[in-house]
Amino acid sequence: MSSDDEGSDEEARRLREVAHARRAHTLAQWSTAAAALTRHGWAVLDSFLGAPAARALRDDVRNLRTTSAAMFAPGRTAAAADDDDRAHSARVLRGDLVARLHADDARMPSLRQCVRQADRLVRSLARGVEELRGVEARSAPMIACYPGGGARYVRHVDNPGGNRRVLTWLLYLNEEWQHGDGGELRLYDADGGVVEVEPLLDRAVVFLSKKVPHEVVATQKERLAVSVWYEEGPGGAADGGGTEHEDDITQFSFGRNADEIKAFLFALADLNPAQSEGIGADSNFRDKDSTFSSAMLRSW
Ligand SMILES: O=C(O)CCC(=O)C(=O)O
Ligand SMILES: [Fe+2]
Repeated sequence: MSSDDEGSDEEARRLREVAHARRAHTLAQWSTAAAALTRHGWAVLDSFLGAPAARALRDDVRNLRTTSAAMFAPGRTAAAADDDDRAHSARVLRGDLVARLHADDARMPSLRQCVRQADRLVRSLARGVEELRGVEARSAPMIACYPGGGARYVRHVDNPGGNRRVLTWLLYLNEEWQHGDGGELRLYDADGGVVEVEPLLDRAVVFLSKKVPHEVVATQKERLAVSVWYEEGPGGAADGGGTEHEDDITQFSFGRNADEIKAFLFALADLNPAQSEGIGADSNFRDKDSTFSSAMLRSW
């Protein structure tokens, strides 16, 4: 064996250890999140993508804001608005600018990997959380920018009964957030508890869309987030559970050599997602402009 081979074996061994640690951390975090979701209706997951991937996403969002400003429109509330007065009062209720786009949109190369990791999380949660058994679809990702200056979103429920949302997933992209900047997500749980979550870079939040009232506290600084809603089909929860399926994060082998293990790590979005192009493409599932089947949710 040449010393090059030995070096590469050594690197493979080191990377395998990193992959083990990363996977163990992720699995533990997801299992804690499933317990929190069952108990409180919400869960917070820090370091969701890994800081480099979260920063890449943040940079893509900033870029989109500059190059495609016209894609961003005021977020709508049920009270939204055709005339100016009503549009004004709608903006007081909800002050963000939002863009919806396909997860594969070439203008946001980092979005695909991020949404795929959210899909993996939700698939894992769906095995432990009763309310998620009927999840069949995911909305197109939404980029929300609260421009600062006191922009907020008043207390509301994402699915008060008129839509199919089951789980709200959010990822925050604000690196230099400080106490006093505002913009916290305030969650009201079933036992009367109130929790405030700061919108910090790479922090994900999930909550049950039908059950958890929440609001965005007035923000003094620009506040960026990506959100996705996981939705049930017409059959609702009756449709979903019970099928045995593999989970790529528990079943996936790390790989036989350094390159394959690196690919595994990229697939966990722990490194620059631009480098992970093509990894695990079979694990993707479509946005829902989108109808897709629950089989897709279970089969990656
Ligand atoms: O950005 C957040 O923290 C929550 C936004 C929200 O509640 C919504 O878009 O429905
Ligand atoms: Fe909401």
